[in-house]
Amino acid sequence: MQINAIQIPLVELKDISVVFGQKTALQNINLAVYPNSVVTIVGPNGGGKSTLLKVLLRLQQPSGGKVIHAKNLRIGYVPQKIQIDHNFPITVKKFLSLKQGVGSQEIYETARLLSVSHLLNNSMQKLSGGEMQRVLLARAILSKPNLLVLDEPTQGVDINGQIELYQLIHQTRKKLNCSVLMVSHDLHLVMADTSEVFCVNQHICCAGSPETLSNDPKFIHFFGDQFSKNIAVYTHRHNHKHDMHGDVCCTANSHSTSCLHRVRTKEDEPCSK
Ligand SMILES: Nc1ncnc2c1ncn2[C@@H]1O[C@H](COP(=O)(O)OP(=O)(O)OP(=O)(O)O)[C@@H](O)[C@H]1O
Repeated sequence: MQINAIQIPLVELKDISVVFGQKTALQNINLAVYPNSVVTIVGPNGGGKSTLLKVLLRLQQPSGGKVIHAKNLRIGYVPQKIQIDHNFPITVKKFLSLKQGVGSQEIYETARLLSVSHLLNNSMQKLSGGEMQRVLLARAILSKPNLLVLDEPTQGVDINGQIELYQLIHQTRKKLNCSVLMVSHDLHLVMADTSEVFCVNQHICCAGSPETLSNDPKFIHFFGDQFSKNIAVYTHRHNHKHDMHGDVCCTANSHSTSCLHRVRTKEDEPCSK
């Protein structure tokens, strides 16, 4: 934490808000990603995680606030999903070569790093979920990024594939010496390698470093010994609740009329969980 005080962030969001018509997707978002860090965004569906990434990538104009990119910032982005046109078959190698300024040698080396060499002549349309994610990761690192942005990188991948993919992300990060900003629901798998977690539900509900490794024997039994040291459980306490629209409806000291959990009598517990 002390180091962050003298480091320049690769990217910084300052007081960001995003409004779509009547819908507030994000408000008062302040977040910075520093060199050599792993930042994980968690939060409920529709909480604004993808919107936050798009603002950070300058793919979405915020309604308010500032996005600051460091001069040397090079981003590699793996989106939540990509649309592949089934009428135009394209091989993995061709797909990777679409990245500007990339030669065959780089493609082969990156494919080896991401264990997709054997897929280079396969059709993109026929890849499994896990293979597709590895190919997208390979494409993202072809630009030698110093920030890798991943939006739910294990979507559509089974549990073993998820573990492999996170290991691959971990190795890739070490190899490239880059930072990672990712949206993930797989907290139990990513926590040990995460520097900071942001829980986003329109605003930042809570943020902090993950707690130390969980020694839950069930986890160790399920994932095996080698993963037990990579697993930690992030626990956090909210000091407020959200209503069905995602708006803050009550805190320990105040409760809106729409709040289902509001204190009815003096003896009721305030909804501060
Ligand atoms: N282009 C858009 N126009 C209108 N509303 C949008 C747009 N993009 C997102 N939204 C709305 O903004 C809110 C946040 O969406 P976002 O996709 O960022 O959430 P998320 O946390 O990534 O969700 P999920 O976990 O389901 O992927 C949602 O209510 C969504 O419907």
